Amino acid sequence: MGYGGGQKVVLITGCSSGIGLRIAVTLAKDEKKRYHVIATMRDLKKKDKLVEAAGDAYGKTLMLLPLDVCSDESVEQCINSVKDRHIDILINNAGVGLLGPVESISIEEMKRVFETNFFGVVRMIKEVMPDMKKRRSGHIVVMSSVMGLQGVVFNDVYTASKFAMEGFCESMAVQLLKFNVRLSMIEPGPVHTEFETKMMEDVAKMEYPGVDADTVRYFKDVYLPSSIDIFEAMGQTPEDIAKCTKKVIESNSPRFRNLTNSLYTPIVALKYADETGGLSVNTFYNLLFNFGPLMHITMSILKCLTCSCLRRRTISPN
Ligand SMILES: NC(=O)C1=CN([C@@H]2O[C@H](COP(=O)(O)OP(=O)(O)OC[C@H]3O[C@@H](n4cnc5c(N)ncnc54)[C@H](OP(=O)(O)O)[C@@H]3O)[C@@H](O)[C@H]2O)C=CC1
Ligand SMILES: CC1=C(/C=C/C(C)=C/C=C/C(C)=C/C=O)C(C)(C)CCC1
Repeated sequence: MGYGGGQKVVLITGCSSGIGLRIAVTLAKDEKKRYHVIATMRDLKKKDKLVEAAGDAYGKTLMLLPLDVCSDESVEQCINSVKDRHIDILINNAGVGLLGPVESISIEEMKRVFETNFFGVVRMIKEVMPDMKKRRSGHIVVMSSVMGLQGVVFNDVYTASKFAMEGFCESMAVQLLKFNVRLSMIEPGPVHTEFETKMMEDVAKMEYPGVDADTVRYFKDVYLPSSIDIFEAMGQTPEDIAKCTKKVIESNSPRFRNLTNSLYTPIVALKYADETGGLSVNTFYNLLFNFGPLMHITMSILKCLTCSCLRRRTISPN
């Protein structure tokens, strides 16, 4: 372990807001002071919210470093400035969303999402993993999403970036286990953070060049209201996700996959219930286009479907 008092060194990406901020604060305020948290963000001018939330822990169990996961140089500099480059737990949280009809999204915008959500994680793991392998110890945690497991209409590119990351991690986990390095993915459903706000702001500015009128209508009048309903009915808080993440890193045998929201379990289960994929495609089609206006009721049915057996398969915050 890298710091005094047997503390574990935890480095977290994307701590200026949302889930990253809350994980940093939760770990820094651990009652037993088991963690030395290195909270990173690409622009330290955004540190105030984190510093305020950390309170007394700031400067004691929590310190700040600049880190842009899209820059090789920034990642290398950041890790080099950690004492002995020693990181026990790496939490890859930084990520960006992208919503809307594919026709209106440029390839450049799509690459930006992959650069952050996929290559950002790969860049971090490449920098930190060799030391963990040498030490035969370490835990890499990745903030994936339910959209890393199941595609969602009009989230095509974001979903693809999380699928890419899941594929990468699923492959890496096997090799890492041989070196006693653990890898875990956290797979939240909707969470109330700036992620949601930023996406809604982007949507408000959207002009839909090259998109036909029907698609624009399905996106604006069918998908968006349903998505807002789903955020309302299923949305978790960043605190929920931070508690789940703490449980995962404190487990003696940390799980590889960690869905955080039991309400989402039946949605993911559809995929495995029918290998042809027809069940999930048709169910999502019906949910959106036939029952969209009845989404409130649909959400209640989904709640009933989430039996206690399925609920046990998620990691609960409590
Ligand atoms: N909210 C949700 O519904 C869900 C979110 N997730 C995932 O959770 C993670 C955190 O998102 P959430 O807290 O909700 O959203 P926020 O938008 O609140 O936080 C995202 C964080 O990532 C940072 N970030 C973005 N690009 C970079 C970069 N290049 N380098 C370093 N940091 C960067 C942002 O920093 P800055 O302020 O500088 O932009 C911000 O701190 C993401 O990976 C997201 O995909 C998963 C499931 C659901
Ligand atoms: C509209 C719609 C859906 C939307 C799901 C949403 C909006 C999920 C959001 C998840 C997020 C924000 C993850 C971030 O990583 C379902 C449930 C698939 C059912 C079919 C109709």
